[in-house]
Amino acid sequence: MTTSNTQGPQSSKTIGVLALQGAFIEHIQHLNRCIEQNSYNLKVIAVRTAEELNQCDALVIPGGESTSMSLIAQRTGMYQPLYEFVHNPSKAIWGTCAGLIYISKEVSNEKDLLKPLELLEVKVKRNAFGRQAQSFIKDCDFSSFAPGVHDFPAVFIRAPVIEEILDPKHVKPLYSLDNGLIVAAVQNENILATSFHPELAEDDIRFHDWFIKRFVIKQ
Ligand SMILES: NC(=O)CC[C@H](N)C(=O)O
Repeated sequence: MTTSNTQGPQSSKTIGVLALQGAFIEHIQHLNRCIEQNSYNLKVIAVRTAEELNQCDALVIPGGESTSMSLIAQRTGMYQPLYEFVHNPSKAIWGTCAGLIYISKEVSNEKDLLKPLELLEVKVKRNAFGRQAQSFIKDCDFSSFAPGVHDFPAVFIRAPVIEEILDPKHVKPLYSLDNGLIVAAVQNENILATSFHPELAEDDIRFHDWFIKRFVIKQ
């Protein structure tokens, strides 16, 4: 998998993208474009093993199918290394769609065979908008929390929503749709969760660049 490592002022950090299942390639491509365009001193690697995970300062868990992701993690012996990694407060964690489900504490439906990482103090509902045919793209203004990220094409594919915030002291909603459904949240200063797929926004890397600045290099 391609990686980038360009020189820059801050110490070199590594962003891992969990590559067990789902849209991990698109995340790697978006992150590498951010690095190249901004000369960040960062590297991006695909993560399939504990050794690769141990190289990372941050981990993006992509969209896909959370049950499949969970089963593959268990069958490859990655559940425990992932559990310990994401629960380390020095690491930056971002779960998108299935990744949001996978890091959540509670799942309210379709939870057979799913063993989440129990990090994000929320209850999520899977497939909250219905089936594939109900998937949609919505132009969203995220500039209230991500400076400059307005008119962003947010892609929702069989997306989950956050039904309940279990620990309001540490989990803050970042964005709700017009119907009040929470589709983005942050926990403490190091955990981001989005129901939508910024990695599928063609040619728009602003959300990934905000993730890098806010959670990885902490500019
Ligand atoms: N685009 C996605 O990641 C879909 C998530 C999937 N519906 C799940 O429940 O895991």
